[in-house]
Amino acid sequence: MTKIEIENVSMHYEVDDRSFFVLENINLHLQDGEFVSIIGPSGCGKSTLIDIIAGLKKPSQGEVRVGGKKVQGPGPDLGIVFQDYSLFPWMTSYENLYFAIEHTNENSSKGEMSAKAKKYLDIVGLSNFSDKFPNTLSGGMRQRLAIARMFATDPKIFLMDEPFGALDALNRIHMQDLLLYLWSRGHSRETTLYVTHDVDEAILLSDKIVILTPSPGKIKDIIDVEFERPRCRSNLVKCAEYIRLRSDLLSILNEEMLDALSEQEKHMRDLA
Ligand SMILES: Nc1ncnc2c1ncn2[C@@H]1O[C@H](COP(=O)(O)OP(=O)(O)OP(=O)(O)O)[C@@H](O)[C@H]1O
Repeated sequence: MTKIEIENVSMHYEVDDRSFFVLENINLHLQDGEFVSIIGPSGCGKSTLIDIIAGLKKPSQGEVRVGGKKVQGPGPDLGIVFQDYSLFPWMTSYENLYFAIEHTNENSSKGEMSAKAKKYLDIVGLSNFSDKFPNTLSGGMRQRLAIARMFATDPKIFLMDEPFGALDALNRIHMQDLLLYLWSRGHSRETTLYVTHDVDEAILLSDKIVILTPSPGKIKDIIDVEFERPRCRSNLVKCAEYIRLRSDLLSILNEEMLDALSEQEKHMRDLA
């Protein structure tokens, strides 16, 4: 079943009386349970696309449907994790989780919601930090809390915008493993759209990788990642197919980067 349908989506902004396109004619279908990463040069519209799917921005043209219904605004079916965690600073870890659960599990009792919040704190290793406020947690802990919140609210779709972009390499590996564990542990894997700059992360996590061109962002290529799950990072990186795929992706992205730089130079010359 198709879970997310992005149909002819374009987005432009008006800046200084001039209109510039950020996304142009994006067509993409995500099947139920598919994990799809979006990768592309900085400024190619990846976050804008996530915002449009989440109903936080309205596209200039086209539409997005989730589960067959046109997205008209933010809704409880979507779980979102951003790079900046988006936790409530005035709530403790436990309260951040409880609040999110309370607003998405209307039929649960207080006891059930509390048990769920504690269960997810435990899964992400934050039980001992349940009464701590986000500003007293490390970046990795805050991101674990944000991930726990997303899973605890049982959304039908996961949207993740560079969730581990600010983490150091070790924390990043730990978070990728935690994400894969949580994502694949349930009987149904949720449909996920994931923005990243990291080719290795995209290959490890995804069923498909969508490459966007520099501004305006258009789909340049969609690459299937057919490694069996569960994937073992250390075996994967030794495999010839992984090395070939990684090298292909890096050369496509390198081309994209050079195109983006020459566009920027042209723009600077036009302004001069
Ligand atoms: N509200 C806005 N008004 C005008 N321009 C905007 C607005 N929001 C975003 N942009 C522009 O749209 C373009 C795409 O931004 P977006 O954040 O979607 O890119 P991105 O691919 O996610 O970038 P990065 O990889 O650096 O996070 C950028 O040039 C940005 O400056």
